[in-house]
Amino acid sequence: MSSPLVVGIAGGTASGKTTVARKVREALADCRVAFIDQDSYYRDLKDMPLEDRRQVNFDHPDAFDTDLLVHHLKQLKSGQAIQKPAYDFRTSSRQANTVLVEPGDIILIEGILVLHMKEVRDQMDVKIYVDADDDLRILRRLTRDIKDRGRDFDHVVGQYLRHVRPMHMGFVEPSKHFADIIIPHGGNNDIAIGMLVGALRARLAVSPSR
Ligand SMILES: Nc1ncnc2c1ncn2[C@@H]1O[C@H](COP(=O)(O)OP(=O)(O)O)[C@@H](O)[C@H]1O
Ligand SMILES: O=c1ccn([C@@H]2O[C@H](COP(=O)(O)O)[C@@H](O)[C@H]2O)c(=O)[nH]1
Repeated sequence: MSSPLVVGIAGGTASGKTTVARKVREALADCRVAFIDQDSYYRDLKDMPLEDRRQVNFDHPDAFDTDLLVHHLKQLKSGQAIQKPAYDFRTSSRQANTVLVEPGDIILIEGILVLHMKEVRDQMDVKIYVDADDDLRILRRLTRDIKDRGRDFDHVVGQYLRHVRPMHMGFVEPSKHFADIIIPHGGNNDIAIGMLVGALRARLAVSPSR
């Protein structure tokens, strides 16, 4: 039996990675797709006061428990289910519950730094980078973080200038060079997403035992 097809989806914050991953999953609803998001693997900061947590650089590779992420990826590749951590952006801490992820014929892994991290990248068969203009990304992030992630305007702007932008330029954007496919216009690009889905179906068809 061949191992699952591992598809990495990277890109800047609010570029549309989650949207692309969701559309790929919907288009492959007849296949077994396992999905993991790098955000779930942020280190648990529950022992740090909330005010201090707010100052952490969440855009640096060290913010993630990459050992656990790679361990889980390898488990899924070997056909084992995992218990994925669940992350609460409002409190920047892990939730008490975990989420069962069953193995699949395709493993989708999505996150800002999945192409930057060699140990994660080396597990991938197909590498995608989702691109979107910086002005659109910051506007989407501002809206999302205030509406969904419990932040206020000043916090989002301060974090963006202090951490998000420099880490994007230092780690995320350069990781585009590892991509097999760059999807412009983020999650809006149904033509590119359709082509990706077609290519994944073709890869599955040549290995029917997946
Ligand atoms: N094409 C778009 N137009 C407007 N808003 C969008 C678009 N794509 C995504 N969004 C919004 O932007 C935010 C980030 O999108 P998401 O797909 O979660 O990006 P990422 O996973 O890269 O952070 C979400 O609130 C989403 O609803
Ligand atoms: O506690 C946290 C953890 C992360 N962030 C920010 O999240 C983004 C990554 O998520 P996307 O969905 O890809 O935007 C990253 O830029 C971190 O700054 C946070 O604000 N708080």
